[in-house]
Amino acid sequence: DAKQKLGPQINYTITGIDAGAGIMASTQKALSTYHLEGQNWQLQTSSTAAMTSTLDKAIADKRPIVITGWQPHWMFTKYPIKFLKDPKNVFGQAEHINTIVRKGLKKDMPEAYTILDRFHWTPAEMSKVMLQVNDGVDPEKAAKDWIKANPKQVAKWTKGVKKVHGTKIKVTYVAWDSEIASTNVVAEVLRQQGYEPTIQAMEIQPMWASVATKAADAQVAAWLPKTSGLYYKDYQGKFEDLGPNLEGAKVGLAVPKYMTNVNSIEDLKT
Ligand SMILES: C[SH](C)CC(=O)O
Repeated sequence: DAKQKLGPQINYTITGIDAGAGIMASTQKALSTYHLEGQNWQLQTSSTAAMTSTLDKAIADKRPIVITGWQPHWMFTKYPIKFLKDPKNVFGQAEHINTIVRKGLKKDMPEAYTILDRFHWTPAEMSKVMLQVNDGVDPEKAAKDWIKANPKQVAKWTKGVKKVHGTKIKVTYVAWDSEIASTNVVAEVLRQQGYEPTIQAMEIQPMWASVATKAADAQVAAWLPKTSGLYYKDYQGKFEDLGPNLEGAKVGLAVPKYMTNVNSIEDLKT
């Protein structure tokens, strides 16, 4: 037929990221909710870096590809891609990213607690740091540069907060580009307040466990309500949720804009 079926062109494969990411669970759910499993659609796990380089190659050759996508992320600035409509609302509308701290942090480190509680920025501000890192700038330097360029924003987080002298603090994260940006910015602000921050990247489940067991003090990577929902429930009661540090995020399936006849997850079934 005129438009060759999409499935066979891409081996019925959706190019995903690290297995534990919430977006991967949501995509698995989408495969069954949209009855795509019947057509042996499958979700490939890899990593954010592998996914974006596979996307880069497909776009260079103007080949079809379906990826797990999310905003804020530089992929939407760098590549002409679009989210697929999700009429059955598997991925949810918008996501917010919350700051999660260990129980007792307020008592042990009131200054850090205040800064973490106030930490809040926009997708545009996060994307500035993400793009610098994507252009090869060291994440710590990209964070320093952003802080230097945004003193008013940072003052909102630190106003009236006493400096400390070398208190150690540990922030864990998953090496998604968004969290590399936010974790380095938070760590740098804490450093400028006199803390000695350690940041440690790991998979999503160990990150949630690290705060719940008090091995770490905080994480600013809780994509909610959907993508981290399962971990939030698993560790309920073993952390303190300080609310969103970013709003207006979004997760879903995305394709290059040149795939003009693929605009909804329903269209994958053609
Ligand atoms: C890949 S998104 C940054 C977060 C998530 O899917 O858990």
